[in-house]
Amino acid sequence: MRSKDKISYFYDGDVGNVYFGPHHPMKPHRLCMTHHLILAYGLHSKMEVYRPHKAYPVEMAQFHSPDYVEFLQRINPENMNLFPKEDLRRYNLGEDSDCPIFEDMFEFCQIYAGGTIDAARRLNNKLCDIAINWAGGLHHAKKCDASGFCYINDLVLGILELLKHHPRVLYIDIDVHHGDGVEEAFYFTDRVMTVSFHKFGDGFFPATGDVKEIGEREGKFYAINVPLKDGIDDSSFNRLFRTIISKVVEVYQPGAIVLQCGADSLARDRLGCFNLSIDGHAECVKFVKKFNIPLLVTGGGGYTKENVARCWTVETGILLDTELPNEIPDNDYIKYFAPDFSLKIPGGYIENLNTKSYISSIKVQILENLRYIQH
Ligand SMILES: CN1CC(C(=O)N[C@@H](CCCCCC(O)(O)c2ccon2)c2nc(-c3ccccc3F)c[nH]2)C1
Ligand SMILES: [Zn+2]
Repeated sequence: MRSKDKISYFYDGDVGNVYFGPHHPMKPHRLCMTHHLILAYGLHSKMEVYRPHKAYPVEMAQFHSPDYVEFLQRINPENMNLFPKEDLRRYNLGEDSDCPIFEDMFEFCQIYAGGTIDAARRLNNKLCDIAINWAGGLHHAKKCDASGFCYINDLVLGILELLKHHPRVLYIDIDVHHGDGVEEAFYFTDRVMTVSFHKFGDGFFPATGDVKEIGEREGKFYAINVPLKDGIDDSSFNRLFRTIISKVVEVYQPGAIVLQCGADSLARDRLGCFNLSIDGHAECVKFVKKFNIPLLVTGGGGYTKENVARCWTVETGILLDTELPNEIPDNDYIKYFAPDFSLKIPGGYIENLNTKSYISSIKVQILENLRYIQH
């Protein structure tokens, strides 16, 4: 057994107090629950725990347009009515939208983006093998506008940081929604290979990510999309994941890997439509870790917050090669884990519309495309 991986973990206690609004499904409080569960299992004593720096506007502008960053910095619930409506529309922000303007919104962006940037820097300086930022993974944010609960794309910023030290970076996304912001940012380059597994069809947000979206110009064949139907289960997902990712790592030979672990692909997620168990979801993390390639792990979606906390705690344990007892230890949020107080979650009940022939045809198309690249 290889010596255990050295792990850096980034967390800022303020991130859990942020509130998107009364009817909004995104609840950063899930991050606070995750952190307390990690503490309850004593996992913090096995890794280096850091409070990340707050990303500076100039760091955000490495990807985002300066006018968009400045707008995010200036607007707040008190002054938003002083801004022209078309500015709010232009940046896809505001009332009753996916991307509301809430108290301390910019500080929230600074914290989660700072965590992913710091994680990338620690990996670049070889001060750890794996770096974790569960607050990060906001994969929909675009250069000039917010999208799908995402304002600043921390993943693009972290990948840009890693590209300073690695010729090739692999991005993998297991959120139930297509990782469109990261794919778009690197669609025309072969320096980043993006691989997203997500629900596609029925107009499911963001409605991009068909298997035929493969990148363009220098980036042709360096974007991979695995479009799935409702109800996929552990065995189908894990078989597809291992087949595709092992071939990608073999042919692309990345110097670093970024893994977005959106937990809305779990069974019974409020916005999701898959049937993955936590073990099935975590199996992806275990598989990627085994390549022993510098690894940056982030969160993402996840709307049944007690299951998000369970999932990311189990995955922290896996990254630490530490088995966790199924019985959840006492902690400040123990009541959220009633009545079973178990790390396991009930199975999904959505009919699996992914037939064997559908899965096989997606796999064949992707493996065909991979024959065009060799490093
Ligand atoms: C203009 N129309 C586009 C439409 C739309 O269906 N948006 C998605 C957005 C889903 C975002 C998912 C984010 C994510 O899980 O991928 C994530 C979050 C952080 O990192 N990744 C969505 N919004 C909601 C929603 C929004 C406000 C209130 C209730 C809702 F259900 C559910 N699903 C609205
Ligand atoms: Zn999602």
